[in-house]
Amino acid sequence: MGRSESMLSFEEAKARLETAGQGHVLQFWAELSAEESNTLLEEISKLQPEELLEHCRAAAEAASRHSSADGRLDARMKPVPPEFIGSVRKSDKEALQIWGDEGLLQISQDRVAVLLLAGGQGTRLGVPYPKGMYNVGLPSGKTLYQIQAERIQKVQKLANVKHGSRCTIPWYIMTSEFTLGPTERFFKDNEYFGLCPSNVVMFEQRMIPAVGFDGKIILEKKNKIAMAPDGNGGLYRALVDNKILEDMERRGVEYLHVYCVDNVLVKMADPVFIGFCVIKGADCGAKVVDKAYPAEPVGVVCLVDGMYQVIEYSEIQPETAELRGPGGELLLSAGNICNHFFTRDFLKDVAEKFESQLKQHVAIKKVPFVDGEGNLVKSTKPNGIKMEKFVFDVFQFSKKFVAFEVLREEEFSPLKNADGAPLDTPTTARRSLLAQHYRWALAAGGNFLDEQDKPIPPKHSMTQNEDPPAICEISPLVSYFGEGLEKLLKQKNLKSPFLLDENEAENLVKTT
Ligand SMILES: CC(=O)N[C@H]1[C@@H](OP(=O)(O)O)O[C@H](CO)[C@@H](O)[C@@H]1O
Repeated sequence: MGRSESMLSFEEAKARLETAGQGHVLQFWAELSAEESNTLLEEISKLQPEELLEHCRAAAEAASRHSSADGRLDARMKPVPPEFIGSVRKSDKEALQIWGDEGLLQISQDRVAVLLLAGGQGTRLGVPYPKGMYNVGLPSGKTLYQIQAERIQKVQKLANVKHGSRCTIPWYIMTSEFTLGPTERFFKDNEYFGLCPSNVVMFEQRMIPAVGFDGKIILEKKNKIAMAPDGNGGLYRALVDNKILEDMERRGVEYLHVYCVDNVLVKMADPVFIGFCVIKGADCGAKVVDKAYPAEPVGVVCLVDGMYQVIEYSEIQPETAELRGPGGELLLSAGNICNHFFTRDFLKDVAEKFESQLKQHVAIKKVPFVDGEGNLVKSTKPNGIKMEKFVFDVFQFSKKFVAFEVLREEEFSPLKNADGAPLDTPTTARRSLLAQHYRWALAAGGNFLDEQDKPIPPKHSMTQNEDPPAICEISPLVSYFGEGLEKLLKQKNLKSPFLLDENEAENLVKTT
């Protein structure tokens, strides 16, 4: 919470904490080594006094309000009328082509950047490292970060080939105290996956203290406050703290594709989405998919009192999520896939004028703490409040918002849970990507053979839980959305498992 240049003395820290009713943070001071006390002072120095007071007060109040029905928006939620949703499914080829062309044009002129929200801890997935470093078990062994980096390279290339440019899509990566160090190291160790390091800009979002139901900061060690990132809506403060908007301006970036790290099918800087938003004159946009089932853990894009808003899955009542229209269809079905479009001007407006109005969302969590004797206690029931801002809470400030419906099987398969869970696991992510590449290869005219060179009969439709009959992985460096495969695969026999990387593509060209 906040940045303070210099470290406080013990007396200053004590005074600051006491003013905010948080004197207990220093209760173990006498027992700390010099090093330990320094760490604690450093942490306290980062807390800004007025914000601290307000934060603890708001958290305690939020906790008392949390279980009551006040503040729920369910009764005021209305679906976005279908005519206000752009749609890949319902648009003809020509329209998609026009949008895609516009997107590539903007990319070729260096006006587009991507911004990744990667400050989360991946608690549900249960790994101790940033989610982007996860390898879902593809034949290539690529991690989410590598797949994303290669998609950036490919879409730059598509724009260059079309427009004779040498463009750059800068990659802004918002990390947190948990993820910055390992993410930086991972990129360095992997030579930025072929991207130029100066075009990968990492910055850190703020951390804020977790607070008990009594409004007191929780200590997770004798010398450590339990801190958590301020939610993906911490983006707007982090843009200012780290002068990122200035960096974008210097580079001439006008349009941002903002996304969260865990979707294995994410289309980086998707030209079709960018082009659609630009042509519609939007300052803010969101990709949506048709919700798969009422309790699916995705936010819902809807109207609340005539304003666009996302109601998060954790804040909607099950009865509301289950509402159906006359044909049996889900009424509130525009599922948020955390892929947003913003103009730089809009981000600047939000950062300068609206940030302080963003809603604080309350999460009641189990937070490990030290008791009065200094013993670590792993709470068995929720004991702490974490306050978070959400990236989509700025939609209401938009002058022209657009929603854009995309196909789930082409664009959305998030990695949320560890294997063993029924959905959104490494297995389902891997399956979605391999199924997509299998479909692309079939559409391009490829024939699959098994290990004994026997033809594998093609399967043109598969359910979500079904593995494709042949294994096919196509490097993003070869194809971004299935384009350019016909000249490589038409009437070719492809032995499963088939890995189409750049070398294999060259070989295939030679044998044509
Ligand atoms: C605050 C926020 O952005 N929440 C998003 C985000 O939620 P997670 O809690 O990270 O799974 O990703 C979901 C899509 O994977 C989206 O539906 C939801 O609205």
